[in-house]
Formats: sequence, structure tokens, C-alpha cells
Amino acid sequence: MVRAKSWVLKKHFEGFPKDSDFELKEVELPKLKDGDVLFESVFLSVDPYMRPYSTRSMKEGDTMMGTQVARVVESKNPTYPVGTYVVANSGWRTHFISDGKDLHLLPFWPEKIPRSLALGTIGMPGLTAYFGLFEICKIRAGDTVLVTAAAGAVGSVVGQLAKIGGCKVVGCAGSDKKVAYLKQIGFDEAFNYKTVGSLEEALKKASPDGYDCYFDNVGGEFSSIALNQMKRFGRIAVCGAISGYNDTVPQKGPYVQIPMLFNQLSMEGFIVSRWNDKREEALKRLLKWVVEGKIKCEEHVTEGFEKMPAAFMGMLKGENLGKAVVKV
Ligand SMILES: NC(=O)C1=CN([C@@H]2O[C@H](COP(=O)(O)OP(=O)(O)OC[C@H]3O[C@@H](n4cnc5c(N)ncnc54)[C@H](OP(=O)(O)O)[C@@H]3O)[C@@H](O)[C@H]2O)C=CC1
Ligand SMILES: CCCCCC(=O)/C=C/[C@@H]1[C@@H](C/C=C\CCCC(=O)O)[C@@H](O)C[C@H]1O
Repeated sequence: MVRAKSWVLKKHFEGFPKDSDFELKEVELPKLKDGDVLFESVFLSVDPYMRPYSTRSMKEGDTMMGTQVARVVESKNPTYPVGTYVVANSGWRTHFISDGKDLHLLPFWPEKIPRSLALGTIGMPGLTAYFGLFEICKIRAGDTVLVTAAAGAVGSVVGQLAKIGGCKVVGCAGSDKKVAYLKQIGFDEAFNYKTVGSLEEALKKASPDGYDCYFDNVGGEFSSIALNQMKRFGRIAVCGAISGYNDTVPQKGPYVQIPMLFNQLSMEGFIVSRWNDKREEALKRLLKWVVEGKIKCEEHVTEGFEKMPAAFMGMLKGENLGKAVVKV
């Protein structure tokens, strides 16, 4: 018999999440039926979307939503022999039983590449960067691309893909250590948005001619300022709005119409699953760039399933450099 631990949402978040909003539970899993597979989670992802989507689609008492890299430990399903690795969407659990549906087998995975990257650069966040940049921003060589939350899971891939595409890249992040990292991985310009005196001046200094593309991960005040520095026919990919995820009262800001009209801008929100039909092809390309060293990957690994809430709250506070994951 296997005892599985899970983290449940005890109380809906109000403002920034607290330890007391989470509860650790333990259950005994039943015996496998024909077709079933028993998995153990090896790495779990903590992502910003868990904050807004918990409010939108979870009830108190539900297991926290989320994905993991998991390994088969017992199987009555020939598609998933013992030892097989998958990416699953089974929430914050140490073990779970699946009927084999809605799992993604890890593609060919070179020995030297950590499997945790299937939750980061070679997974959902990397795909978000890829499709947001190529399908929404429609980058062209010579474009100047601005990216926020640039040292995180999505942003760090956006910047490196834009460099592969021949663009000039400007990144913003919330610490000097992150800014130094951005320069190290090839960003042309980077600044700490928390310490620059004026965001407007910092954006102007980084690109006096303005920006062709803005990959927006944060929304809020920063984006209102950036909007005024877009070039004519600029493209804005609205990927996320983390600056507002913990707000109890929605932010009110300058409205977008005037700057959009003056410079004939395009602004489009997107969710990465829109391109599920191109997922496998994009993952192959991301894996190849990682293997070739053209995309560098950083991970912020927290050890221990017990620390899931701390890892999640730490990521929301900006403690992570690269992708935030938990090693069980
Ligand atoms: N549309 C889609 O399909 C998807 C959208 N996303 C979105 O992309 C964004 C980045 O996600 P992801 O790369 O996984 O996360 P990150 O790895 O970038 O981690 C979150 C980062 O957000 C930054 N942050 C936190 N609070 C603020 C704030 N108030 N203002 C500015 N930055 C803040 C912090 O970095 P710092 O220290 O720099 O402040 C923190 O490290 C999120 O908005 C997420 O919702 C992600 C996946 C899919
Ligand atoms: C205002 C919220 C914006 C969030 C942007 C973001 O980070 C999106 C991430 C998605 C994420 C969606 C998560 C759960 C969907 C649940 C659907 C429902 O039942 O409401 C996940 O799919 C990975 C990213 O595509």
C-alpha cells in the first residue's frame, strides 16, 4: 500500500497567499486496476497561474493544481512500463494513480539534461516563450524586444529566443543578481525595475528609438509606461499580469486606447495551449537549442514536498532565478 501526500487549498487566498491557506493531507492509495499506473512525483512545478486560477476554478478542500515530472513505480498498463517518465497534470501530490490518459511521455531525453526542464525551458514555460514570440510578437531580425520578469521561467527563454532570431533584447527584473544573469545569457540591456529612479528614463536609455515588441509578463504600471515607448506598428504579447495577481482591488491605470491609436499598435493576450497542435515540434526545437548550448537554463530548486507552499510563495515574491521547481 502506498501512502500519498497532497497539499490542498484549505482557504481561498485573500491577497498574498499565507501558510495557513494550505493543508498537508495523507491518504492510502487503492490497489491498481487493469489499465492503471502508479506514479511518484519527482519534480513539481510552482507557477504564477496557480494564484489567479485557484480563485477561478478551485474549491476549498481541492488539491492544489499543478504539473509534475513523474516516474512509473507500478503498472498495469503496457504503454507505461515501470521507470517511464511523464509530465502529468495531477496537482500537488507525491503519488497518484492514472488510467494513462492526459499524460505526456517525455520525448527522447539526453542523459545530461535534467528531467526537471520538462517543467521549464523544455515544457510549458518554454513553449509560452516560443509561441508568444513567434506567433504573437512575430519577431523579425533587427527588432528591439522588451521582456518583463525577464529572469524567470518564461522571460529568460523569451530573451534567448529573440537573440536567436536576430533581435536586440532589453530585459527587466527585480534584483541586481537577476540583471547580471540577464547580461550573462546575452540580453543586450537589462535593468532592475525596483531600483531605477524612473522606469520611463530606464526604458528610454535602454532603447532610445523605442520598442518593436513587448513581451508582457507583468502588466500594471510598468506596462502602462512601456506602452508609450512602442514604435509604430509595435506588437505586444500579453502573456501574464503577475503584478496584479495578489491584488484584492483590481488596479486602475491609464487606458490603452490613445497610445495604441497613435502608434497603431497590436496587443493580443494568449494562453499557450492555443498551439497544442504544434507542441511536439516546438519542444523538439527547444530541446535542440538547449543541447547545443544556444539556450541556457537556470532552475531554482526547493528540496522537499513539505516546502511546496513556501516554494510557491517564494516564486510569487521573486525569489527564483529561472524556473521554480520542487524536488520531492
Ligand atoms: N499566457 C500563458 O499561457 C502563460 C502565461 N504565463 C505568465 O508569464 C508570467 C511569468 O511566468 P513564469 O515565467 O512562470 O514565472 P517566473 O519564473 O517569471 O516567476 C515569477 C516572477 O514574477 C516576478 N514578479 C513577481 N511580482 C511581480 C510584480 N509585482 N511586478 C513585476 N514582476 C513581478 C518575479 O520576478 P522579479 O524578481 O523580476 O520581480 C518572479 O520571479 C506570469 O505572469 C505568468 O502568469 C506563464 C505561463 C503560461
Ligand atoms: C489572469 C490570469 C492569467 C494567467 C496567465 C497564465 O499564467 C496562464 C497559464 C496557463 C495555465 C492555465 C491554468 C489552468 C487552467 C484551468 C482552466 C480552468 O478550468 O479555468 C496552464 O494551462 C498553463 C498555461 O497555459
